[in-house]
Amino acid sequence: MSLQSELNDPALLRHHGFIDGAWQDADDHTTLAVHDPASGALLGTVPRMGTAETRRAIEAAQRAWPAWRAKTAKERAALMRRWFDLMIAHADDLARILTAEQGKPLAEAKGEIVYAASFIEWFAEEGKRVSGDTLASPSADKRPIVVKEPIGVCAAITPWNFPAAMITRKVGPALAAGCPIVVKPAEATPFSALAMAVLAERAGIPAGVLSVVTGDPQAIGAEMTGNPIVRKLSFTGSTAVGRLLMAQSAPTVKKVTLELGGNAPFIVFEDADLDAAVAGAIASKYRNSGQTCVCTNRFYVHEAVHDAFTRKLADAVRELKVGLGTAPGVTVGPLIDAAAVSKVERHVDDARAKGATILVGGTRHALGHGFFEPTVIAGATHDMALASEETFGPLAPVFRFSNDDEVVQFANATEFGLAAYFYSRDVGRIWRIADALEYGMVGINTGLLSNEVAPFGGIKQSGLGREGSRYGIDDYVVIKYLCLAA
Ligand SMILES: NC(=O)c1ccc[n+]([C@@H]2O[C@H](COP(=O)([O-])OP(=O)(O)OC[C@H]3O[C@@H](n4cnc5c(N)ncnc54)[C@H](O)[C@@H]3O)[C@@H](O)[C@H]2O)c1
Ligand SMILES: O=C[C@H](O)CS(=O)(=O)O
Repeated sequence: MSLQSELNDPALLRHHGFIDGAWQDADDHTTLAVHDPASGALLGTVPRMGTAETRRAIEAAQRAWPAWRAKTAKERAALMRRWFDLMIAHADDLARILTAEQGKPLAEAKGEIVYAASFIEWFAEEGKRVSGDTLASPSADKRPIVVKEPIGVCAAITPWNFPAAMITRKVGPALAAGCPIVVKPAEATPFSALAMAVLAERAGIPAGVLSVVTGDPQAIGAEMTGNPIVRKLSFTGSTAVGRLLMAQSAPTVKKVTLELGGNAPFIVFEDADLDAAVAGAIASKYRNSGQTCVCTNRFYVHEAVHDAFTRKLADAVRELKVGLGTAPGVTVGPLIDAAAVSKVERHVDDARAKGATILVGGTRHALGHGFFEPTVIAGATHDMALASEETFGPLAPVFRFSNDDEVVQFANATEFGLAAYFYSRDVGRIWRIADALEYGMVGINTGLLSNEVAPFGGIKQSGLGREGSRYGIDDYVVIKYLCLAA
């Protein structure tokens, strides 16, 4: 059965790019193949677009900008609300498309669609709250006034692990602030972006305000970062690519938001509720098969509770159900591609060679292709690759620690600073550790911290700026100071 035949609304599955309100092939009619990560089966193709198509999308955005910014925030919000309503109404189809191209279990995919839609709903309202100031003048003949204006044409480059939410977390604030935006989704997962564009078009978002360009990342990225019309670039992906895009944006002095890699510690103190900590560990480690930027990468467990926690964690991991994202009850789907599987395997083999003990899993799953067994290892040490590299897979390494100062030093010993987690029921310790951890986001007695109202982002080499929350629109406006002579 084809993917399109499974949809209630088959028109949501598009095999064309969306530029200036028109569904288009690449100029040279070349295409990129999109595969199901669970089986490797061909799902379909999208245009392999490049420089010329991207330039047309940017120029269309420039043409659409005056009318879009001239709408009131309330008028823009009404259109965004219609888009939100359509996303919710079509959530089952959007989730089915997302699972097909990304692999995550349908329940997680549906959750992502609702999460993605929440950014459209949230920023539709936040756009109405963009306001300036009138300042107390230092002189009687001057009246200082501050206004905020849309920054201009924006561009977004997004990853495959959240093919819907990482797009709306950028498109939402851009549109609400009065900015048009050109989006390049990941090659592996373009269909979710295109399906959302179908619904944006139906909602009445004007031509040129939102375009989706699929294809050659380097060519598209070079045009997005090099074209002076683009005033802001928002990127979510690896730190290596983020550095590159930041450098490419420098000659035209673009504002950049970078949501990059992570290396999250998860600390279990001796006073933790161990059952709660295990539940949080499962949520923060095995969501999306470990392929989220805020997934725990290192578990630090106090020596006094190490054996009890590790035993409980191993038991819980054995209960995880690996399989096709469309199969009932599946909680762990495939990794995105063969390279992802090989990286997890390399981390496990390296750890084993350096003395780790495999408690659960440790090998490719019998289902083959993109599947890897949910894995727990004990005896992790800091010379192992998994300690300094983001595994981005279903591998939970457990390290021991003996005191608070030691574990804070361990946790902070990374160039990344995105998310951290810890479990403790001592209120003094909670504040001391929360203050000491060098991360943009800290989960305290929880393994899940992402939502539309909270500022999502990291410090150090995990990125710049924040997405979501009332802070997330700041990077899409610029401040203008008016000095009015009285
Ligand atoms: N901080 C966050 O919010 C967040 C969210 C999701 C993923 N990530 C990070 O992303 C990484 C995994 O995602 P990924 O493999 O898609 O990352 P990636 O950096 O390989 O790709 C991300 C996007 O960048 C594009 N890209 C790659 N090279 C490019 C180039 N030279 N020019 C222009 N575009 C280019 C890709 O096509 C894709 O659309 C992990 O490190 C993860 O931590 C971070
Ligand atoms: O992988 C990155 C996403 O931001 C994950 S989350 O769903 O926002 O936590």
